[in-house]
Amino acid sequence: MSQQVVPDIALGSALSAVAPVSLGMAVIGADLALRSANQAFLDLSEHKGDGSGQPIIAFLHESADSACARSVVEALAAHREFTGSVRWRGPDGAFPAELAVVPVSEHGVLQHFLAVLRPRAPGDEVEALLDATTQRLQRLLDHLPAGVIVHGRDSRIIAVNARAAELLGSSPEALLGKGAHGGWRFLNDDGSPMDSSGYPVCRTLSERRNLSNLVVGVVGSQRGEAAWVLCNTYLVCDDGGEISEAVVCFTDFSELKRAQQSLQKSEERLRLVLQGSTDAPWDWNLRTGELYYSPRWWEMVGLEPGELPTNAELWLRLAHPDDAARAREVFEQALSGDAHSYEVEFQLRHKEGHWVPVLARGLILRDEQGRPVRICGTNTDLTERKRAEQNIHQLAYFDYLTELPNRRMLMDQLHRQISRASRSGQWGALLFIDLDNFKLLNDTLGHDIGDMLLRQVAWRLRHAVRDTDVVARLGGDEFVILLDSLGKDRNAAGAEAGQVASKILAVCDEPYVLPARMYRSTPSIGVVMFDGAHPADVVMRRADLAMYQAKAAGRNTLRFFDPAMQAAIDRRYALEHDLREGLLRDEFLLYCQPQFDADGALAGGEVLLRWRRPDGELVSPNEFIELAEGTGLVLPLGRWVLRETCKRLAGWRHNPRLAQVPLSVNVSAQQLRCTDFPEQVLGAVRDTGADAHLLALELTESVMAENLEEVIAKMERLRRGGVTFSIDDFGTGYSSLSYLKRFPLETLKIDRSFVHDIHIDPDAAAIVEVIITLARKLGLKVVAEGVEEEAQRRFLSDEGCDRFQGYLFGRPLAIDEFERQFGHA
Ligand SMILES: Nc1nc2c(ncn2[C@@H]2O[C@H](COP(=O)(O)OP(=O)(O)OP(=O)(O)O)[C@@H](O)[C@H]2O)c(=O)[nH]1
Repeated sequence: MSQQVVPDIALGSALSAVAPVSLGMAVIGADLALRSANQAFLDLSEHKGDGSGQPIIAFLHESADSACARSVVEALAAHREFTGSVRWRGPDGAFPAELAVVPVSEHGVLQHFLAVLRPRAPGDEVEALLDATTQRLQRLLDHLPAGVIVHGRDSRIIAVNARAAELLGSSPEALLGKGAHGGWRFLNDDGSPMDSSGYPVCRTLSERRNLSNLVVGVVGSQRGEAAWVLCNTYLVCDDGGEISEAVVCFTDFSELKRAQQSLQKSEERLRLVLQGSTDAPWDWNLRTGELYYSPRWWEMVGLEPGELPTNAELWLRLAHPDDAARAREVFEQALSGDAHSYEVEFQLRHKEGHWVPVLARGLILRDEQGRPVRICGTNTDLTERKRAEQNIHQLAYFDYLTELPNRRMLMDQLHRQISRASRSGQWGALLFIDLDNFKLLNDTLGHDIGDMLLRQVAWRLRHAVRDTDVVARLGGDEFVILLDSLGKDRNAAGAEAGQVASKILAVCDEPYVLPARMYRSTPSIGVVMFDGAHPADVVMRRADLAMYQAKAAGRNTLRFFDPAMQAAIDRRYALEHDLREGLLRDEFLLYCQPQFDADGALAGGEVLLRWRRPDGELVSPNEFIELAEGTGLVLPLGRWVLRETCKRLAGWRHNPRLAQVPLSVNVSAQQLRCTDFPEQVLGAVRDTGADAHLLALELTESVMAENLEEVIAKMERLRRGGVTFSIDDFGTGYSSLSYLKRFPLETLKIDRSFVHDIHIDPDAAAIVEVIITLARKLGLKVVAEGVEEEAQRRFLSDEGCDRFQGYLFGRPLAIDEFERQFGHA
């Protein structure tokens, strides 16, 4: 909008030029003080000088006509026009005069008043001068930046300035005499056509009041596009108080209107965009600390706007503990650097307790020094996107039927495990599992039933292995299990893989529940070991080959790709099979090695196990105990040994030579782990009628590494039942002296390795001395095993060892033989 305020000086000189000597003219400021005046105005006034700065009221004769002076001031204070008679303070005293004061506004803002003063002394000369003045005033009005139209009381135009005519698309001459609706149209502020009764002049006349600051669109007769004006009206009344004229003043408002319209449009657009988007805007003024979270922001976390204190800490308070520190760091780094934007993903806690993943994007506004002054941005709810990503991931990497990882995921994992194996030197194994005759099930009972079986197989496989092992479905009836980190020993790793494969064969062999029937299905399994030497596809091909060998071998079996490993596994299986059979067929025998005291009297015996195979070969436990432990066969074997020993003790009760000879039995950590172990032992004692005090259980130091409280509780229970304990192979394993004190022990057995060198190695001798001293201090007896030479016996005897066991005194004997040898006179 053009800024065309007429400067005071210009006005002053204009007034001097246009006014006759006898017609006073002046510009009155918005503060109602005189700003400039012509000579006539000054001459007519009692004030000397230029009178500038004097309030208008100072020129009026108040005492004589105070009401008149008040109404002038009131009208002007209300920015209204005043015309009427006043008493004027002249140099020679008060005189009657006509005063017209017209407000001049710009964009609705009062700039100043124009005042015309005429002494009431009618005469031709004055009238002529007045006409001239009127013309000059008209010219002045024409140059005003505002449009002015004076309507008669019938709304016809009686005066119009050039600017008004221009806005109405006509000429002043053409407009004179026209009515209020002279060929133009007006629009309301909102752009809708204005009803003629709403035209400013019509309204001011009908409502009989002045109107201020109406925004009106003018569509003139010659122009199509509306010009926008800010319109003020005022009414002029005659002496009788009747409306004589209505003056409409207007200034151009088009540019402001255009700016207003475009602002409205962009606000509307922004509002629609935000309404349509799922983003939640926020705005933070860093200078004032004012923070705005949009309603959508609150909605995203399930809260009502303002339900929690609206401060900068709020989002951090709601952020997931795993994300808060990182999100804050991103935010603070962006602020402290010179970034103009940032984005960070984190989760916000919803009122209902779940987490909402959001992407926060912020725009940083900075001042000239680069300091951040404001940040505004949006939070985008990523829930749907994350769900979609999850779905895509699920579809891409998991089997839809069993929800197991699919071939792609398996290959990823296999690549990873192979490279891990090559770094760590640990073996891994891949088990390739294919169901036997699955096609038959599909063909006879249909695909849906086939799917059911596949799901059940998947469940069994998943639960048969550790959580860290990978179980995948390749497709059809093919599954793969990946076993990781099986150790650096190839044979041990192979044995473990073979055990897992055997377990898979066993769990798959259980009947399946299918609609209206039980169903049996078996798999064939190919096993290949990997150590990083071969790529994934080679490993897969080899496992597949091995699986076909398992099929060829009659199905429901496993085959290793590596023939040597297969042979080892076969041997192992054969031994396991024989062991089981051996137990059933009573192929195990008790042997017993005697122990003597320092005087050479029989003091006890250690029960040992032997296995006489069907071919007559006598096998020592060294060859089968590890397998027995690995397969759990150690438990039935251990129970058998205990029971047989107790039987023997009971049988010796009436033999005067053997009745007080205690027997010690080796017990494995696995046996001790059984919750009912004390009951097993005490049950065997009770059932056979043996004297529990003659039964000694030999534990190795490894039991100290077990759940100590539980072990001690079981030992105490047995101790109360009369059973005694000794620690076997003392000094070779995990010895904690403080633990030793807590065990209810009777005897320490010095390991044969120390005894062996006792007479030649001072270190071994020192160890044995310490063990014996220790035992003494703890009130324990000491048994030395592996005593083979007299020098060893002497040393031990000198140190105070209680009992001796070894070839020097006697080899292990079949227990019947032992009985014969020591039970008879
Ligand atoms: N129900 C079901 N069957 C499938 C699916 N995908 C593949 N199959 C079928 O699974 C069967 C796989 O059979 P094979 O492994 O080739 O043959 P088999 O009868 O198991 O015989 P052997 O493996 O030699 O013991 C085929 O009949 C396929 O059509 C599936 O998603 N659902």
